Amino acid sequence: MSKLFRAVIMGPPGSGKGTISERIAQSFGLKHLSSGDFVRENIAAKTEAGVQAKTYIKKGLLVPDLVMTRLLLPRLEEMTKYSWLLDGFPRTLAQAEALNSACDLDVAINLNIPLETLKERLRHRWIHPPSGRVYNMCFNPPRIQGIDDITGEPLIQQEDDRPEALVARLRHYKDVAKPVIDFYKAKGILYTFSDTETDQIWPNISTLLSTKIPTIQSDARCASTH
Ligand SMILES: Nc1ncnc2c1ncn2[C@@H]1O[C@H](COP(=O)(O)OP(=O)(O)OP(=O)(O)O)[C@@H](O)[C@H]1O
Ligand SMILES: Nc1nc2c(ncn2[C@H]2C[C@H](O)[C@@H](COP(=O)(O)OP(=O)(O)O)O2)c(=O)[nH]1
Repeated sequence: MSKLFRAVIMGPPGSGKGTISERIAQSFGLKHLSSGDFVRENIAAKTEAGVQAKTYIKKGLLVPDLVMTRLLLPRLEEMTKYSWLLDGFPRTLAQAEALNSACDLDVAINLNIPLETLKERLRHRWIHPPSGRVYNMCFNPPRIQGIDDITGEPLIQQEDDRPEALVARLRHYKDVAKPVIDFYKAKGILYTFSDTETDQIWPNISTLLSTKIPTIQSDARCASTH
């Protein structure tokens, strides 16, 4: 019997979590679970957790741990039959501990990207808020500038992707993520990838996962949710 595979991907804003998660999902047939997508779905469905989350997001804050775990852990319970990769969670040690109580992880991928690279990327990042689709005007531009490929709706640039807000955001990320990184290091499942380009990092991640996911059976595989 093959075992299901469970991984998380961590990294500062703009480090390529979403981009790399999509590649992993496509190449290895895992479900790509994005905490940001879960939050947006809950907001759209006006669930209790969604209504609470919205008040924080409107202020540009992280959603509190308790609200976040209440929103996310039931979704993971629906995934017991699948291998998955979780993107955007955990962001804090409390979240990592809650996740640890719910399931055993095989791998924690940590993206370590220089600050200047992050600033440059996020300066060019445009998003389609209703879907969470992300574009970069240089790396993966939309077909028509400023317009979402799928819906034809306008793209926006997030306030907190602007260079002035970014430095504070990255400092905050480092403070909060450090204990999470140490937590996974102590468990022996942390794999850190450092480079300025996703295309350089990707072959190394792919090689790692090829050794870790050799026996996933076809019934445990599934397409990405995106
Ligand atoms: N694990 C989490 N803990 C707390 N808040 C979260 C978490 N995941 C998502 N959120 C909330 O949902 C919002 C959207 O999340 P999402 O990951 O899509 O975007 P983001 O914060 O712009 O991340 P990044 O810039 O790293 O891509 C976040 O800004 C945050 O308020
Ligand atoms: N120039 C350049 N841009 C990249 C690279 N990898 C990802 N990007 C772009 C896509 C996005 O616009 C932005 C951030 O990527 P993302 O996948 O949304 O990151 P994350 O915030 O989910 O961690 O950077 C890359 O390797 N080079």
